[in-house]
Amino acid sequence: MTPAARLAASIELLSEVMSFQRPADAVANNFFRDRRYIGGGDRRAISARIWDILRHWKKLEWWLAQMNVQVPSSRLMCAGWAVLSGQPFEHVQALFSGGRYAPDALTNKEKMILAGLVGRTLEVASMPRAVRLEMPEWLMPLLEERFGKELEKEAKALLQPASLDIRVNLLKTSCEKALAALAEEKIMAEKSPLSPWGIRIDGRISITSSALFRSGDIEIQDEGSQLIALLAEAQPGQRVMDYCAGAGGKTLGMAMAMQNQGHIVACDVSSHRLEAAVKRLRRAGVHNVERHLLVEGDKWLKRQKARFDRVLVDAPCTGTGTWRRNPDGRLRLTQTDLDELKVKQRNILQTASRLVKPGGRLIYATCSLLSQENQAQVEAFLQANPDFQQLWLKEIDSAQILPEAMRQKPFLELTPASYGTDGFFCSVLQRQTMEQKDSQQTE
Ligand SMILES: C[S@@+](CC[C@H](N)C(=O)[O-])C[C@H]1O[C@@H](n2cnc3c(N)ncnc32)[C@H](O)[C@@H]1O
Repeated sequence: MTPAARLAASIELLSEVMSFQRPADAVANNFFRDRRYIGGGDRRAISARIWDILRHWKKLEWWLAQMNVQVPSSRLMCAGWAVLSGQPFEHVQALFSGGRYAPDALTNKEKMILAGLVGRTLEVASMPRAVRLEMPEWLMPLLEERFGKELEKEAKALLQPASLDIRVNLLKTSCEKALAALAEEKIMAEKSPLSPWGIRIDGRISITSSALFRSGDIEIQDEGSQLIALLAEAQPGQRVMDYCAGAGGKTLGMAMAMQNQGHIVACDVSSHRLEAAVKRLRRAGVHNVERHLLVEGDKWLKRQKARFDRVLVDAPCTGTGTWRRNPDGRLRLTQTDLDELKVKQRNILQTASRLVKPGGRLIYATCSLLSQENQAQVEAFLQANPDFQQLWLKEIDSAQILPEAMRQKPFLELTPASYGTDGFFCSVLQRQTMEQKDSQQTE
């Protein structure tokens, strides 16, 4: 594609994304599926542009509002981003040539607006803090409470593109062999800093077309997500429930830790997500997983009381920790969403806790940065359920490979600024054994 054709496609894609009804990655997947003629390189370039615009959305809107544009078009967002990123105005104007496959020529009004942006930078000190940090205004007090003086650093880290992390499938290979195989495919990679199963890849490449991915030797998974599967400490022969399994990211990690021995039930309320797990499980050579679609008043679930050694609740959440990958998440999230999610998380945690055997563990995880979805949920749960207690990371064998500072905490808390991962929270809660319960009752 010519640069002008890429720009035209970007404008078209952005106009679909900016209704913010659906996640941008889902919109982009559909867009490219309907336009198979757009090749891999063009697709990556168009997506990179759109993601960068989404990362700077509030600042762009702010600048256009200074030019009296209250409802910017996707054309102005794309062109404004280019000018504010330092591309020469004449160059941008030339791309709007009106030629075949190119965007229509800029109108006089558009030219005037864009000329007003020449020589400006995307960020200026006079912008409101929420705009500068690209955060929803209503979320600022919660983030200030959570991060205090670290907020600027955290917010900036959340604006950087995420690394490409993969988990090596130890059912099929080892990290050393996977690194060597990637090198043979001319893919630069290194062991990831925290996860014993992780590899971090240099640059943006399409790893899904590599031989190693297709053979199931590796799986795409953020390092933080790998650590949650690690902390679940699922062991060979155990009965494990992945209560919010989705497309099976953490199920796969736990199946590997269990060496394919024992039994995992992967549950979810979404049939299409559970369905998406099938291909991944098969590719990974995992065969100890049963899938179960949860339904209203689920009778099967009622029969599973106290039957599991491990119950992982990877709860639906605001996803604030993944905004490096999903920058549009910040533009779609509302206070009502957060309020509804908190209720949902509380209910899921309570229901899932009934499945844990005495002496078994309930693992609560989110990819949220907000205390309201994390510690606060755990604290409320522990208050209402005194037969569970929180294990500190230093009490969990699998956590002993983590840095000392991390292990001295009652839970795992990862942020992009602190560890270069997505934002994650994980707390491990152990249910009393029968003996502990009896001795407590006789005291
Ligand atoms: C954070 S995602 C899970 C991601 C998945 N564990 C992984 O590692 O790929 C949360 C999941 O919770 C599911 N969910 C939402 N409400 C639920 C409920 N009431 N019970 C069980 N799962 C639910 C969603 O469909 C979604 O797949």
